[in-house]
This record gives sequence, C-alpha cells and structure tokens, in this order.
Amino acid sequence: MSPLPPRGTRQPMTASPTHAPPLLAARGLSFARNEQPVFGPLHFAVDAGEALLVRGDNGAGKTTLLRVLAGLLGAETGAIDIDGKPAHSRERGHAIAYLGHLPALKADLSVLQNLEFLCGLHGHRPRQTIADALGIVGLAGFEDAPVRQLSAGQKKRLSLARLWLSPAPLWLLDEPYANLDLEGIHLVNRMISAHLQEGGAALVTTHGAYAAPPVRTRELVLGGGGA
Ligand SMILES: Nc1ncnc2c1ncn2[C@@H]1O[C@H](COP(=O)(O)OP(=O)(O)OP(=O)(O)O)[C@@H](O)[C@H]1O
Repeated sequence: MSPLPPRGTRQPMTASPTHAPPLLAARGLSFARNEQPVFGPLHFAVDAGEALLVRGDNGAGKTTLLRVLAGLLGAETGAIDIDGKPAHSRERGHAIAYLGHLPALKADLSVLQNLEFLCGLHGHRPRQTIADALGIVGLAGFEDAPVRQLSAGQKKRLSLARLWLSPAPLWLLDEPYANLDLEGIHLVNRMISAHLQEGGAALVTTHGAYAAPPVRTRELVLGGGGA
C-alpha cells in the first residue's frame, strides 16, 4: 500500500485559530420515531483537528445521529452549526462526507467508474487523483473490476478511497473499521490522523471493540436502546 501523501491544502474554515468556532456544533439536538425518543437532546461540538468518538450499545442511536447530522433524517428538535453558522441540510451537504454502514456504490459500475461518478457529483480535493486514492487503499489494479465482484472489505476500501478524495472537511464515519482486516484498521486510523492534521474533523461511531484513531478525541456516549 502507498504511504499517504499530503492532499490539497484545505482552505482554513475559520479566520482566527485562537477564537475559531467549532467546525460542528449541535445544540439541543434530538430525534424521535413515532414519538419515541431515539436520542437527545444532545449538546456537543467538534473542533477542526479533532475527532469525536460516538459510543453506545446496539440500538443506542449512533447511526441515527450521523444520519441526522448528514441531513438524511430530520431532527425532532435543535440546531446544527457548521463553522459557527446555522447550517441546514443543504449547506451541511457541502461540508460533510458520510461513510455509512452500506457502501454507497453502484454495483454494476467498475471501481474506476464509481469514483469518477462520485467525483463528478461531489467534486474532489485539489491535486488528488483517483489513481492515488486507489493506491492508498490497496485497490490499485482493481480499476476495471465491477463493484459487485468485490469483497465486503474491498468495497469498504473503495468507500475509503471516495472519502479520501472528498473535499468535505467533516467526516461522519459509521463503524469505519467494520469488514476491514488489521491493516485496513490501521489505514482508517492513518487517514483520520492525516485528515485532522489538515484541519478536518471526524465523528466516528464505534461499539468500543475496535481500535480508535490515535488522535485528539472526545467521546459522546449515547444511552442504551437495547440490542
Ligand atoms: N428505519 C428504521 N425504522 C424504525 N426504527 C429504526 C430504523 N432504523 C433504526 N431504528 C431504530 O432506532 C434505534 C437506533 O438505531 P441506530 O441504528 O441508530 O442504532 P446504533 O446505535 O447505530 O446501533 P448499532 O450499534 O446496532 O449499529 C433502534 O432502536 C432501531 O431499532
């Protein structure tokens, strides 16, 4: 696997590092389904250069929280700020790259076609090429393989290549270590570390059984919903 090269320089999200607002802030955020609370109200913030580990048992609401932050579900109450400004789902879409449980890939397209399609849709980080990203995640040589022929771990690696190419500063990573071998777990941690060093931030859900990124982290623990 290739070493992680520096990516395109990120524009600072804030004017002053000493008084910078958090990259992401949630104020009184809650979600309910059929009037049954799933989580919240939650108050938390994530600074540029920081990771927030979202821990909780099965069913505690970790995925739901990330989907609300990504704008895929509507919050029951509360507000979300990006870089100190209220951000509705449209604005959040530009700032957020979401890595979900299921790979957001087109099974009948090749590895290369998937990345070209996603870069066309969301843009990509300056000076990063698809070839670089495939090398980093260990998929060089798989360019023409249809995604349906990839293993679960290879699909996860392809999703990581897409994440690496994304220009979004805020990564929402739902169980990013799932389906990966030990080397893949280290890859995720190195990607998160590099992203944070460049001024990005990451929310990472985990049951706690996996390795956590070796970076400045805070924790948000969600109450149990029961397995
Ligand atoms: N589409 C859905 N329709 C109805 N209920 C749902 C739906 N998705 C999740 N839930 C419920 O919402 C609650 C929170 O689920 P969520 O997937 O956010 O938990 P989680 O903490 O990510 O769990 P896990 O660790 O098992 O992935 C659970 O009680 C779950 O049953």
